[in-house]
Amino acid sequence: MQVAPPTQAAPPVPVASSAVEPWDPSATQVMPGPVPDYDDPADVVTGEIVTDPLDDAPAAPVEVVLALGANLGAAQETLRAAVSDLAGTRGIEVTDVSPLARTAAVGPEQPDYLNAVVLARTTLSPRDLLRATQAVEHAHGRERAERWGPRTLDVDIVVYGSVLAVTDDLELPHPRAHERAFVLEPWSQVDPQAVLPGLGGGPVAALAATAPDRGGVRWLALDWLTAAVPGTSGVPVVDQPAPGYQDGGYDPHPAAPGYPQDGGYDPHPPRTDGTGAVPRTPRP
Ligand SMILES: Nc1ncnc2c1ncn2[C@@H]1O[C@H](COP(=O)(O)OP(=O)(O)OP(=O)(O)O)[C@@H](O)[C@H]1O
Ligand SMILES: Nc1nc2c(c(=O)[nH]1)N=C(CO)CN2
Repeated sequence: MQVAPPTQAAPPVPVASSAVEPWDPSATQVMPGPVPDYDDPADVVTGEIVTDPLDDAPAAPVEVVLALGANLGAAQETLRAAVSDLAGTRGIEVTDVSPLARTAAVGPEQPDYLNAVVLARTTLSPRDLLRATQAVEHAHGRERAERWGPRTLDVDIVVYGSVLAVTDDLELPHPRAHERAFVLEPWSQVDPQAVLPGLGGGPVAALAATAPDRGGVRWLALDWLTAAVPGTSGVPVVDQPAPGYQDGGYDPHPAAPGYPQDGGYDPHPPRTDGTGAVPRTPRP
């Protein structure tokens, strides 16, 4: 193979049109993107960087859904801080935050989780968004040990616009979101009309109602971003039955007394709009 001398400009590489036109993530796409089609392999310069569309910043802000979970340490405080960190990240605008859900752990035996869903708009590429969410995880001491094991903070990208992608490091929508009540239930509470794109997708509220772990959603707290965190170490995530938890059955509006009794907030307010949805959590 001939390698061009350093002074000679590299021959133009044919680029498929989607790599150069402004990317419109609202149009459903299947990744990875097109592979350059070299006419003459002898002209290929080694070391060329080939990107796929998951590295491309969108032409306009894209609506994304992020799922947060924590079950080690001061979980509620961590989730609050994570929402604030995401909102403070350049290229991410947090538009809404779901109620906080206490959920039985799916996977290996471990403490209950606190879960929440963040709706945002981003000008970051999907991979830059992944890097940003991982940076937030790291800032809160996230270590990767056991798969599906306990963690101080997990931030998953549930959807990025309507992009469908399967790559080594990023799958969109998140491949297990469609079967996780701990994602779907808080998401449907903050956006009752939401629809999950892709295979296995559909109306989020309907998916939440049939998800295998739906019985593990113990309660939802509304003003968790603004109310005082009970005690000094955040929400008691471990080893305590949550008030309002009724035999493992899912009831987002249990009649049980509010939690915490002394924290000054009521996680079980009356429904206000007749839809059965819990009113929205104030923005951070
Ligand atoms: N949509 C996505 N959101 C976040 N990470 C993703 C996504 N798709 C693929 N990944 C990859 O998954 C890897 C493992 O992620 P993580 O450690 O959060 O998994 P997990 O939380 O144990 O399991 P799960 O993916 O089932 O939630 C990440 O390093 C990332 O590259
Ligand atoms: N209830 C619940 N279970 C889980 C969660 C989570 O966030 N909530 N995250 C996991 C790994 O992503 C594994 N299991």
